[in-house]
Amino acid sequence: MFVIRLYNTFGRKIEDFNVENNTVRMYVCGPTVYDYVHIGHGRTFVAFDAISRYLKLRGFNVIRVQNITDIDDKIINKSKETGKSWEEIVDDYSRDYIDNLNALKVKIDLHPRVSNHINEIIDFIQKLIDKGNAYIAPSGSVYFDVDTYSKYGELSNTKKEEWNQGEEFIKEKRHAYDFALWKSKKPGEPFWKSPWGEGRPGWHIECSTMSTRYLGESFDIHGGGMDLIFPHHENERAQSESYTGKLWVRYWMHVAFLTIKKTKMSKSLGNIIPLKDAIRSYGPSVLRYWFLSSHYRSQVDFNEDSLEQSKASLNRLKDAMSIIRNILSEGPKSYSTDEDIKIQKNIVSEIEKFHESMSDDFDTANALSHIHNIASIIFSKLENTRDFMGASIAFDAFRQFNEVFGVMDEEFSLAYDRLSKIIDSIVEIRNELRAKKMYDLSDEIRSILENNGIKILDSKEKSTWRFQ
Ligand SMILES: Nc1ncnc2c1ncn2[C@@H]1O[C@H](COP(=O)(O)OP(=O)(O)OP(=O)(O)O)[C@@H](O)[C@H]1O
Ligand SMILES: [Zn+2]
Repeated sequence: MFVIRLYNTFGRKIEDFNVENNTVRMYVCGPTVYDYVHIGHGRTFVAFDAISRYLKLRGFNVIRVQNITDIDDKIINKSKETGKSWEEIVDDYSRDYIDNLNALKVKIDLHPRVSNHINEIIDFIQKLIDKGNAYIAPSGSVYFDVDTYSKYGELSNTKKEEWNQGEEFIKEKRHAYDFALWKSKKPGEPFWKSPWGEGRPGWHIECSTMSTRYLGESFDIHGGGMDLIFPHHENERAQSESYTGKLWVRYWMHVAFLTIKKTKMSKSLGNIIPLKDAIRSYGPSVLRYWFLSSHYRSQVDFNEDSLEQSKASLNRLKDAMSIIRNILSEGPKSYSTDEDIKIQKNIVSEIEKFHESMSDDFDTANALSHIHNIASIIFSKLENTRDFMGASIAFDAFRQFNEVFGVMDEEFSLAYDRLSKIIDSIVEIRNELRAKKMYDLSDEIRSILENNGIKILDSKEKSTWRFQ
């Protein structure tokens, strides 16, 4: 099987992927919960989902942690604007986030929240102070002294002149590029007690503390959108490596933006399409398909036509699956022709290319094109030759594809066989009604099935069906 290679933002080059003990520890920065999660978030979360599903398909254990930022200036501002408490805001939007992850079938093993880890964050900051990497300012805020970490700027490939953190309290910092670990309390803001007075954690420290707590002092993949490379991930790295003195993250992976009218989709810019609305309009499978139809490192602009196209392409794969099912229901034959053997080899070669693409920096776009090549073989050849062995190979190819893409789960569910037998019988009865020209009744059966997500595919001889 192909060696998995991926683009490491650190060093900006493609590298072989290696982990210890076959277990991949992955941390992805989750949302700040002060508004609805949008399809830009969806893209990043589904991209890492496909990566972890592929790693599982290749036999790795994958542990995924994705945090919820539930303390932040933006949450406090939203609370001031709306008159709601910050807890209420955080509750509402965390629920929206989790519901949408579930709807999109993105599996996360732990969703740590900042507000549950204040003690751990305080201990982390104290250790940085003790080691001389952080200092307490007169206000009671604590800052990271960037000059104490000589590797600063390596991850983002930036120079000192570019390090302005745009932080408040500029006067009390040793350098403009130092960043806050702990922010002293301001009137009307949520706060916690600490050795340096009342206050709250800065943004970057939460990810260093929670990822290290749950994944260890060194872990494998750290990811997020490209906006996070600087300053967020640069700062996280400085904190964590100063804390442990060890290499913190082996592979840094960043997803390109989902844009709308060529501008990054972002809560703070107010140009979002909430995930819940997109899921309602297109369904989770079409959305996932659309996200994964481009490589995670290329920017994608939102466009309704391309979503419609994804829907049609996904239906093409479902049509192909329905033909496979039909051929399989006819049972094995006792002889394969030379043509059958040639087709079988072509399908095997396409599924190999699927793996080759996925192993090449998780190129889902290319991988998808090979699944469509299998669909073309099914339409142009297998549908006529009706070779059982070819259909079995194609079935397994689609199963592997679905394990990574998660867009045809109905077709592979445990209940499928039982359900499909029932639908087969209904469609058979409808075929008999059509043969007897009882069209009113057959149309009614069609509409009942279609209202329940089952599409009838009529042909001259015999109708078949597939899930919509
Ligand atoms: N348009 C986008 N495309 C791809 N990934 C995104 C996009 N917006 C956010 N992300 C990613 O989603 C995760 C959560 O992001 P965050 O809550 O900071 O979102 P945001 O909408 O950019 O918010 P804000 O405008 O408040 O910064 C991060 O990993 C971030 O990089
Ligand atoms: Zn983070």
